[in-house]
Amino acid sequence: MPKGNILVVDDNKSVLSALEILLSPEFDKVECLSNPNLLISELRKAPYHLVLLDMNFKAGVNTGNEGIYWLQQIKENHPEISVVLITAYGDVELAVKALKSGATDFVLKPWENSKMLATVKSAIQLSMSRQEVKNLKLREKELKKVINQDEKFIIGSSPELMQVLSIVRKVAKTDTNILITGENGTGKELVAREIHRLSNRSSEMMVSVDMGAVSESLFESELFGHVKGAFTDARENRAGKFEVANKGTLFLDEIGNLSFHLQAKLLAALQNREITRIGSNQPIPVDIRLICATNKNLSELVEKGLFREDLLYRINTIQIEIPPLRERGNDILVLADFFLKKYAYKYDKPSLKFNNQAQEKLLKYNWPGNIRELEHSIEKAVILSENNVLKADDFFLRPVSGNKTENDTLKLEEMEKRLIMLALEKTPGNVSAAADQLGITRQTLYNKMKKFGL
Ligand SMILES: Nc1ncnc2c1ncn2[C@@H]1O[C@H](COP(=O)(O)OP(=O)(O)OP(=O)(O)O)[C@@H](O)[C@H]1O
Repeated sequence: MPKGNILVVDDNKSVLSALEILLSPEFDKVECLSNPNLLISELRKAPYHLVLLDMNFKAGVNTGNEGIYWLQQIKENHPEISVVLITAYGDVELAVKALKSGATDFVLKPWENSKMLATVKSAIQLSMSRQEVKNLKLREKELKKVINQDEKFIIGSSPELMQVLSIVRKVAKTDTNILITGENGTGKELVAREIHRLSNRSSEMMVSVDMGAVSESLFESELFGHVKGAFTDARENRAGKFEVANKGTLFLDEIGNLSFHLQAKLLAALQNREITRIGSNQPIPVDIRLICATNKNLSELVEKGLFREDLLYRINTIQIEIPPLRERGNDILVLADFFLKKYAYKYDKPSLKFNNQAQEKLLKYNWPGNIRELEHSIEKAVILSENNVLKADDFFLRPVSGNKTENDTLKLEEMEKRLIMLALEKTPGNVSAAADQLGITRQTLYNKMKKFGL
């Protein structure tokens, strides 16, 4: 445990040596200065915890002003260092003035050794705590930077995406509640992060809560926190996400999954701008910007009595609908190129390229899982690729159910092609046997092989 570093500043040499003798055995470092003009440069040289400072330096002057001047200099340059003032004049007014200017304590000459030691120890303790708080704040700031780091870019230039981004830019600086809707994997969270990044709250945290992943019983404590003993597992006080997001942005994903009972709690928190930890009756004010996201139609849930209408009105001051990937035209290829570069680099296959058929296949598919599915498909294809070209066959896209569309036809053809390839593999060189297996004539099989370029 460090015991602390002390700088003693007094123009009286006998005071300096008396303090050096008293303090040196008790602390890590005791440095003495008789000239206060060297004080600030000395503080830059080593990490001090305490300055023991004389109030009057010039002979015959005892207004204490020089001591106050140096005290202010220390506090301005090193606010975490404690300053204890020493004076022979027991002037209460001067003591009050010094304390108001930031002195930690005041000692009268001649001092009692035990009292001096006790004062010095507690002043050093205070300085160490201040230093710890300062370090923690710095760490917190760094952590916030890392957490908010925008390493994910919004890729695309389609008019549909541009429209979304134009709304994002308009609303980001305001504090309005925003509801982001859209299918899974369309980039709702990415857009929420962009709003936070462009907002006046960007130096604070964006805290995300996935309502789909939090169980009903844990949800309340997750969002509002609890005090020790509030329930069996509450072994210590814990802040909820609302408190952690204070001054920043709270992102509630899958808001449509919130139970009716908890919707009321959320509404109350939003209306009152305060929360109460479970087990406490002390309301805590919170200042958050709320962004919610859902892939459900909340108006339909309201009609079915599953979502509170008043909560919907509170969270959807601005609604941003993110278009599905299949409606973003060429963005599919722009994103595909982006993910290809990313994974080609990751898996050390730098010269991988799509051929035209592969691009066509990606363009025609209807991407029910949107950008997330596109990214995964490309990662898989990159991993499995055996040469420098990614072909249509390298993408195993899942069949889509529902009404038959152009894309579904493509899927059916894809499946047909795969079945044919499988049959041909099982009966090498024997087209008749493959046709038998498939339940079609030899000629039909030839026609299909031609069509699929097999
Ligand atoms: N325009 C884009 N450019 C680059 N990456 C994107 C884009 N849109 C989405 N992504 C990426 O796709 C993935 C899914 O995005 P995100 O999680 O934001 O979607 P979501 O709509 O919130 O999904 P869910 O509804 O499943 O929660 C993420 O890895 C995200 O970085």
